[in-house]
Amino acid sequence: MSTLKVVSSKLAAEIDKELMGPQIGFTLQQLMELAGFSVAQAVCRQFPLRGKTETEKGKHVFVIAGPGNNGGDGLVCARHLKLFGYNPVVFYPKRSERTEFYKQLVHQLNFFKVPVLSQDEGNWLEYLKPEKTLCIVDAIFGFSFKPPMREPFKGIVEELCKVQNIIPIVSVDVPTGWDVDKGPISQPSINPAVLVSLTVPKPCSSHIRENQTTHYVGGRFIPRDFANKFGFEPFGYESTDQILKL
Ligand SMILES: NC(=O)C1=CN([C@@H]2O[C@H](COP(=O)(O)OP(=O)(O)OC[C@H]3O[C@@H](n4cnc5c(N)ncnc54)[C@H](OP(=O)(O)O)[C@@H]3O)[C@@H](O)[C@H]2O)[C@H](O)CC1
Ligand SMILES: [K+]
Repeated sequence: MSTLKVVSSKLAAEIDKELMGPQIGFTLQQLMELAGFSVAQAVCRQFPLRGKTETEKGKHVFVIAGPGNNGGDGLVCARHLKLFGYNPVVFYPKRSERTEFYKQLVHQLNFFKVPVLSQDEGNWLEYLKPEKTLCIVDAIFGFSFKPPMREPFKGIVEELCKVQNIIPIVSVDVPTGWDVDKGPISQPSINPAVLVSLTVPKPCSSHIRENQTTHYVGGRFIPRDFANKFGFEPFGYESTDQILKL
């Protein structure tokens, strides 16, 4: 068990800015690849396929991707899950128009034969059935969510809230509907079974349910001296792990 470290949203934004600034020069795509990879590892750690029946192995990991970078993490996660032997299905109701890169992520999912559903494909609710779904990956909104939640996401999150006690939800970085600093301030908002904080947990993570939500940190891309410069010790990841259970 390690000591929980949390940084404010302001500091998290400064860390990102510097990582992607001219001195260090990471691209968003690189960080997103590592972020999505770590979320896929968390799914594997939490829901291992080893020893499971073929029926269990065939269940879907239902990844819901939002319109921003949190959604991008979800698209990357789905690709890695497919390689890890899972059966991901992506619901991508509002596709990012920010860059060509998002289209490429969808092309890659097509290449891996991962279904990507649109909002007009009314059958997405079919996937919210415990007998068909291993877990849901909530990659709708991350640290840039500002309430109130607009459609189509409000309706989607309301449906997720109906099933979250029977199908476990894995939230990426910030549970959808939560303010990055203040936590679950808006209705509807997700109550995850698993939270994967990226780089460093944000203040909202102190609102997760004790003994009910499993908390991982992922997005392993910070060397010690850089972490120290921002006032925290790096996390004690083991070996080649991309996640650490807190
Ligand atoms: N270093 C890292 O930790 C990395 C983290 N990454 C991930 O990126 C997200 C933050 O991504 P960002 O694109 O800044 O924001 P979000 O994905 O959280 O959300 C922005 C989109 O959401 C829309 N939005 C916001 N509020 C609402 C609302 N109330 N209703 C509907 N839609 C909303 C917003 O639309 P606007 O029209 O308002 O602009 C955006 O489309 C972080 O949490 C990590 O998951 C990266 O992968 C890099 C590494
Ligand atoms: K999320």
